[in-house]
Amino acid sequence: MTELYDVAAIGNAIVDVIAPATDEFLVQQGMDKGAMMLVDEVRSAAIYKAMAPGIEASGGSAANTVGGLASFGGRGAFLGKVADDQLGKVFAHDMRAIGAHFDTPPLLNGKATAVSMINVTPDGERTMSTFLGASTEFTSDDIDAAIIEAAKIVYLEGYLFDAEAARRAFAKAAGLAHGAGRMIAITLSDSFVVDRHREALLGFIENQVDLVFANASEITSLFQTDDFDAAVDALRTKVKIAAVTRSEKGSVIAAAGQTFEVSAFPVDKVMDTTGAGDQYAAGFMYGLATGRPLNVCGQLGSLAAAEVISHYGPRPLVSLKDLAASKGL
Ligand SMILES: OC[C@H]1O[C@H](O)[C@H](O)[C@@H]1O
Repeated sequence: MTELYDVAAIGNAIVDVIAPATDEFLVQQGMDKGAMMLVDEVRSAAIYKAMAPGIEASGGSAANTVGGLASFGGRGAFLGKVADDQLGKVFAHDMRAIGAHFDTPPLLNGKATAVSMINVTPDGERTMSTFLGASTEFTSDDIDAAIIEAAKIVYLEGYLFDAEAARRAFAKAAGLAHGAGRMIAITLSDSFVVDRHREALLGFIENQVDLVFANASEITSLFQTDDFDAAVDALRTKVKIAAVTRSEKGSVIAAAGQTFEVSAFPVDKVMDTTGAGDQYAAGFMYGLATGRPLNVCGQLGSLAAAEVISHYGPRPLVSLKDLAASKGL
């Protein structure tokens, strides 16, 4: 089948509310700094009421990655569930406006579109309180085989492991992708997600996944060790490529007996780390889809991550294609 997309991504379709907050605010609200906590609609509204003025922007981890990919000039598709409400329309508009394919039918007469209340402390760290709403109604029926089979890379968001129906959808997508000879990638998303679903994630990775994205806390949680290098070595035995980010220390890419250490791009001031891992994955997969060597894939990832953390919001504000060209990438 013709490859119509570089990446087809499956994830939670979320709109973000992002505002500055103090560390004291996080303590008062009982939030785990740097984590993603699931909240119900009532709690979400209460957090919103307590937050400082901020911005609203389409988010969702895998959707942000498709946004970054499109900014590099890549061809992306996104599969995820919004409701038939105003935020759902905003999310769908933003996805299509960047040139990505998005046609998962919205949820009718059900829960509202997912929102994530994101509090950003002065050090740039983001703490997310997410009401999943309609996004948990994504099921196997929403897997469009024609899209999955036409993508070079099928990219799955680990956050979806919290929803049983979405996990079955993953399995269906993985079967279709492998049947069509496509690559399967997953992001581990959050160390608490890894903690909740360690065995299921490990099984899925071993049996289905070619490329894993993770950060240091996620990978050490996956293998229940404090030793970063040991965790990378454990992961490399299970997949073709492991791309592990380490904030300002850059990233480590492990593949077939080779290891590349890639530096982070310098940033004057870290404003908001929301979407850093998502944009790293965007750059990395854009590089992979366009045939770049693994270390260059890592550099493209680092560049996109540096851009997104230098401003509020989870998606790039400049053309990543132009930015990469200006750096000779
Ligand atoms: O990775 C950041 C994203 O995770 C959450 O899903 C938020 O929507 C945010 O945009």
